Amino acid sequence: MATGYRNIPTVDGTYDEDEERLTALPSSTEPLIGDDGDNGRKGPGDGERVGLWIWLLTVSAGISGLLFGYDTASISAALLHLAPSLSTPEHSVTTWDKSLITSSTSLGALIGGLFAGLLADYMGRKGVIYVADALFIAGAVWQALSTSVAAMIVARTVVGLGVGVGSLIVPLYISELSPPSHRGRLVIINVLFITFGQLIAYALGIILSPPTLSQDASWRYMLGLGGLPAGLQVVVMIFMPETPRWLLQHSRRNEAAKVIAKAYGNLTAREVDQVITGIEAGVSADTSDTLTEKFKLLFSVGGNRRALTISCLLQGLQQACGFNSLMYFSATIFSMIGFKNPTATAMVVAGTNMAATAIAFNLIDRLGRRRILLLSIPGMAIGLLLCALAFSHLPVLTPVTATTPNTASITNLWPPILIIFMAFYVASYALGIGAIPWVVQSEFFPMRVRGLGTGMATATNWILNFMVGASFLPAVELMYGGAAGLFVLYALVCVTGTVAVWWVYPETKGLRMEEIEEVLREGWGGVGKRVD
Ligand SMILES: O[C@H]1[C@H](O)[C@@H](O)[C@H](O)[C@@H](O)[C@H]1O
Repeated sequence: MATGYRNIPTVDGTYDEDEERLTALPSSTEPLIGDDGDNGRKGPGDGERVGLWIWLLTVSAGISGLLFGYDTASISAALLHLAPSLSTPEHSVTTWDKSLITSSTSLGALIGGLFAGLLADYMGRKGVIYVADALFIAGAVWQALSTSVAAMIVARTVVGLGVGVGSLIVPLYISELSPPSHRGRLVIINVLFITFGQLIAYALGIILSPPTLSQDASWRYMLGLGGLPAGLQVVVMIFMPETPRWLLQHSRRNEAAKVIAKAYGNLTAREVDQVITGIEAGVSADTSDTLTEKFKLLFSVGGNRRALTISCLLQGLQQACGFNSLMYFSATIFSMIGFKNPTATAMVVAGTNMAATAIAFNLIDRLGRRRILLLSIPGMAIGLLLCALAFSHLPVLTPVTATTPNTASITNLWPPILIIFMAFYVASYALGIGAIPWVVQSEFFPMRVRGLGTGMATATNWILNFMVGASFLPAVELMYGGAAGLFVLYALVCVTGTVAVWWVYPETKGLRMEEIEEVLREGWGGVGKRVD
């Protein structure tokens, strides 16, 4: 079947020779889903300009991203101060307690991410954003008032549920409302908010530390403050709409038309109708699929299976490359190698992450996801190997906590060199794999399996996030070569990831979500052979 796009694998599994893959230039005489059939012409909403309203909407939804970033990063500074408050005469807080307090958030996020997808299909995207906010607020208050390790673990799990729900629903919400030409950039705004939240968490970790506040007040404020943006989001979201795709799935065509007219800027009634027809082709009006039927659809239909494989691959790679070991432990690492102010030094990681995500925001819809990924992941491998080299010239790291910093002074050039190499690694990460998996998972799945598929991809992210977070300190201690050995292992993950992405990943720049389904129905869109 003709796909209407250059370089899409044909039925016999061959590809066009052209270097530029899936450039989104219609070339066949067969109209595409959602296209107006006028070949070579852009469809409605594909133009350069989108309404101001869509930016407002993205920023409103992005508050969840801010909370995701804040809540995952604020714990690293809070951990330095909470032990006296949570210890009792019978039980002093141990390193194991601290690990549990940290990783319970990732576990909560795993569960939240899994269920959010299903919930989003039943109660709508907007409703699920409120659920995330309720969890963020409850978790923040609970953390701030906790007086025992057990209470803290439960509170962190509640926050984690919010993080997981928010991490799935916001990219989905934004991508379902965005015109194709801006979808990548708008979803990246949410990632930009995540990295901004992480930067704020690091900064507040420094500002709210003693002597500014007592040790007890310090961590309670750091963690409790997470509730405020969630409250703000509840108010702002009242004025935001449900997504057209969900409205159409629930036979609410008029409302969907109004939302599209607003989100896409100046469209004529005919153009709105064209967009709606395109979306409807991908939306099953049948909302009666049971969970078992959804699972069956997800795994038995080739296109769905490919969407799931690629989304999980990218989400898994985003975490297995070890980035969050830096996000959660860079202060600890810098303290181990003798930096006087490890938390401030660690801001290099959070700052570079945010700055490079801003560059990704500018590049994604211009360069395309595939090309950026194939620059980002090999760049990370190089950065990790350079870091490993630097680690091998530093004293063997012993997992000390940031409360007991290494007092040895820096005697050679390797520590600052390490920071430069780390910044290179972090920039390569944030340019591509740090943001793109969130874009991909929210645009690859057909409507009927979108909730379940994005849920599984999000869960893959959080499982690996948990594994990396939980294994970092023991791995540094036990592995051959310590931190250097571990970074070589992360580099190997990146090399494997580069090959996998090159093999299976199609470019989807500028395609409508329904057109992406079309691409995946035909086969893998990378250079790999067609698989069924
Ligand atoms: O996209 C985000 C972002 O890259 C964050 O900096 C990182 O901590 C998260 O794990 C990731 O999902």
